[in-house]
Amino acid sequence: MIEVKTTLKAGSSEKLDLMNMSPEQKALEIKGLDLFYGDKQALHQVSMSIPKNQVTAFIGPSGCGKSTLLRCLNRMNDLVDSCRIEGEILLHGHNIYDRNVDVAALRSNVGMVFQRPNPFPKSIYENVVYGLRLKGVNDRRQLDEAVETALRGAALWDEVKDRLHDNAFGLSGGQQQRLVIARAIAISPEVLLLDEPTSALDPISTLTIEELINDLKSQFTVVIVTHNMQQAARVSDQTAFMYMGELIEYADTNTLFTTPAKKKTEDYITGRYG
Ligand SMILES: Nc1ncnc2c1ncn2[C@@H]1O[C@H](COP(=O)(O)OP(=O)(O)OP(=O)(O)O)[C@@H](O)[C@H]1O
Repeated sequence: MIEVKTTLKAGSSEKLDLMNMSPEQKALEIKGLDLFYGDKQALHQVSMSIPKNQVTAFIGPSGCGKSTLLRCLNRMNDLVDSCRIEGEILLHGHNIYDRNVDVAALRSNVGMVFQRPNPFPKSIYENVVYGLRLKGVNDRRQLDEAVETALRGAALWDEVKDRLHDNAFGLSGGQQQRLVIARAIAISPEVLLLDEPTSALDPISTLTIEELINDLKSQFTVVIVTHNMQQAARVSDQTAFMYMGELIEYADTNTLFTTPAKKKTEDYITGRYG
């Protein structure tokens, strides 16, 4: 078993009964999700609820479907021609795959941060206000306030407040990733999806982002895909272990890493495969 002392946070929230959450406790509910890339089925009957204002991690060996499942949560897989989805994902009780859903609005409410930092070739300031400008916000004072709030929220303000109009490419990789998080939170999403957000970063930047993730959950629901079990143990409240497109086990993180219910989970966390 891996060392999970770091997850036993002082004052951590009470254990949720993940199978019996009230509608108010759920940020998203995945029901009977099957996903196919062409003829190949990549997700099999995945059902789980993602609690609000908590950090949920998806772990599992390469190719098990973690990123695919994450991308379903804001319909990123719509961009893959061969992709077909059956089942439902409910947000506020409505299926995000319904035909009348405004996908752009969904993606601003369920924001996403990728593995490699992807700031736009613009100033730090313009990166943060990008989504607000798209929504038609142009009032200077409102934008200035949003920039400060988002950069503070992403633990970047102190490092960049004197160079807001410099190009974002002048920031380090770790700073760029926090800038991308600031860009995502500037438009006040409910959910933040993080797809291996630290895999391109050095250990110090990784630690900064992990601390940030812990802070973000007071305002946002966070779902993170990570290859790194220690990271899942450090940052998440609950963990979903996936294997070959199936959700094998979903439990609070301490339980999953210390007393897993399934043999496959135990084999994975003890390093027998993956
Ligand atoms: N765009 C795509 N077209 C076809 N098949 C895909 C596509 N994206 C993923 N797959 C396949 O779906 C399965 C799940 O991939 P996915 O990237 O979700 O796994 P993962 O667990 O996130 O893996 P990794 O940890 O290596 O990123 C794999 O077999 C993969 O080859």
